[in-house]
Amino acid sequence: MTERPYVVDEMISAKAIAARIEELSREIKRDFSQTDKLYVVGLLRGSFVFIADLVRELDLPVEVDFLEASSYGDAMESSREVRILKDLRGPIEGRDVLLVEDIVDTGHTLNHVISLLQSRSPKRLRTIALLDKPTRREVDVRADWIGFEIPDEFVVGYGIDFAQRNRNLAFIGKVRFEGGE
Ligand SMILES: O=P(O)(O)OC[C@H]1O[C@H](OP(=O)(O)OP(=O)(O)O)[C@H](O)[C@@H]1O
Ligand code: HPA
Ligand SMILES: [Mg+2]
Repeated sequence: MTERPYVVDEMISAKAIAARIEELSREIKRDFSQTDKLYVVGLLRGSFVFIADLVRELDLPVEVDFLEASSYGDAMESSREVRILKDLRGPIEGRDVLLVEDIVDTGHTLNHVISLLQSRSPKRLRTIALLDKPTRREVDVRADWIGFEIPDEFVVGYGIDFAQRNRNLAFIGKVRFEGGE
């Protein structure tokens, strides 16, 4: 594949992300204050940075597990086919579960994973997404907690990739092709 050159323009700073995670963590702690243990599920790969920062702000007993789903591959468009590449290690029946997602775009990934987890009868399933692009939605799904609503821009950084690159940026940026679209 020939790569078109692009630049990344900062959209949300590392500082703004950290401040928002502190706020969201306070709400989550309040909501799950009665839990004996919160089973925190990160959706790989995109959520690996977000979940790492989030769990360190959640001063609750937590267990961390991961599920890997993929629908974009190296493209900028969803294939609309969500593949589960790695399942959870443990059962979630009767447990308090928090699903952690990096971004909700068309909604296919979150919708698919919520159905999968609900079919396993958790006591309570809540979802958090750092970013939400509501104008792109193709299926009716919404996370219980959202960090930032963003416009229809392809974003990278803070765990999120374009063709597997830029996951290691500390901020969220938008992709801009040099010489225009
Ligand atoms: O709402 P949607 O249109 O389904 O898009 C959101 C999903 O797409 C990305 O995952 P991707 O398939 O790129 O896998 P990755 O997390 O490994 O990058 C992102 O991390 C979300 O999981
Ligand atoms: O804006 C995005 N960037 C990277 N991956 C994505 N997957 C869905 N939306 C996006
Ligand atoms: Mg991706």
